[in-house]
Amino acid sequence: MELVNRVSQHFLDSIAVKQAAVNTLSVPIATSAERMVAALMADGKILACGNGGSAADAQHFAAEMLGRFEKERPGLAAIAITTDSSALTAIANDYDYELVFSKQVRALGQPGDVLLAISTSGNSANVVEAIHAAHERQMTVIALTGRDGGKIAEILSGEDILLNVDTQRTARIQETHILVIHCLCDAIDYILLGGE
Ligand SMILES: O=C(CO)[C@@H](O)[C@H](O)[C@H](O)[C@H](O)COP(=O)(O)O
Ligand SMILES: [Zn+2]
Repeated sequence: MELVNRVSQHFLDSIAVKQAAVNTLSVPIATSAERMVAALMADGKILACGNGGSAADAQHFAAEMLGRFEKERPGLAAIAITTDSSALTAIANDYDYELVFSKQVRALGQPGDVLLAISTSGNSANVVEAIHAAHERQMTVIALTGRDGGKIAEILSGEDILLNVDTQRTARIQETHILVIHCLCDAIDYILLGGE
């Protein structure tokens, strides 16, 4: 029973974090989707990055853009820069792990593109470097963070959008991040295709 209560508590805690985010995140998520669509309609693309579970989230987002979310549509230009083990190991080995995303952003990013930067602490150095690189490339940054937003919240420009999940526990932040990602996918499809 103790174990069952523990499991139940995870559900209740996750629901509470998401409930609190309804008011803080709905407007900036909608704005983020509009910015992403504007970039895609101008022949731009979305680059996505993060570490660990957030790397998985970056890949999850890119897969739903490139393939599909819930509706049939042409693929949309998104690349998770967390997946090429040759590029990642070469950059980490020859330079520094801090540069694994920023080198790719500088190589692939164009003005008007979007960087989806994901970090639960807001402090991962390679994500921070990717944001600096995106600014150099005149890209918009949409940052998915947690806790107090960390360093990422401090370095965003006025044009960027911070989607911060204001809670301490990494798992709860990640669970809300994946909800945000699905909201973005749904909003992008709604803007492009209309519907219910
Ligand atoms: O998924 C988890 C924990 O739930 C881990 O893999 C977690 O993503 C990793 O520790 C990351 O390195 C944490 O980085 P960040 O979210 O603070 O940027
Ligand atoms: Zn996790």
